[in-house]
Amino acid sequence: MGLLDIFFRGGADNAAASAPKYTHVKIHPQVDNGIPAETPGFAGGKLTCKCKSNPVVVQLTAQTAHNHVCGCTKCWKPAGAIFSQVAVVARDQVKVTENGDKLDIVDASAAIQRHACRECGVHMYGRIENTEHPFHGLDFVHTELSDKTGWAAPTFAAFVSSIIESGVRPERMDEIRGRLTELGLTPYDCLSPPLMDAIATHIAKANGKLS
Ligand SMILES: N[C@@H](CCC(=O)N[C@@H](CSCO)C(=O)NCC(=O)O)C(=O)O
Ligand SMILES: [Zn+2]
Ligand SMILES: [Zn+2]
Repeated sequence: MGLLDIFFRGGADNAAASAPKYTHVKIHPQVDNGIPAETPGFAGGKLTCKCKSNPVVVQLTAQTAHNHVCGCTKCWKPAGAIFSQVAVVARDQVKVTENGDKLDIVDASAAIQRHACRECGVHMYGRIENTEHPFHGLDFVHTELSDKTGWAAPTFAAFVSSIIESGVRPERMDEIRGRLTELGLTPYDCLSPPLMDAIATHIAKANGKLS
């Protein structure tokens, strides 16, 4: 075997090693066929619920941040998806502009009060009213409810083990974490390290351990 053969064999092996292995595993419609790129300077848009008539409309006047797929049982997921996709935006950039009378709070005792359309069930925004909460001031939103592209792309997967609480079989977790990793959505069983650090810093400042 000549040097060229070894070179080309190596190339083939490398290609095989990087070929996606878990494309049959579905995570969420916004990521399953490739993650749409975000647009620099993107400044928001309208989120619309799924009602055919009189939909609830929420206007966001800023780009979102910390977009992620979330496996928790509380975040709204489109039919058939095992993860939600959820991001944050400053609460003063969120305005209900149409049919807000159709919104109900899903669970008033939760830290994130999710305002959902009572007809179609879609969560239009999740708000934290507790001023002591580390994420007070941020609303949780699902930008897939917009017909625009350019929103912040998801960058990690949160609360992955929690999908089991919704009935996903534990034996599937390796392939699901494999697919998330392939998509560049590093799987965590809580939030991402920067968000967990932000929570811990907030707590340490509140209890006087950090200034
Ligand atoms: N195992 C639980 C986890 C629920 C949970 O703690 N969810 C997180 C993330 S939601 C967006 O990323 C959270 O902060 N929840 C606060 C709240 O929902 O009020 C489960 O799956 O239910
Ligand atoms: Zn609706
Ligand atoms: Zn969640």
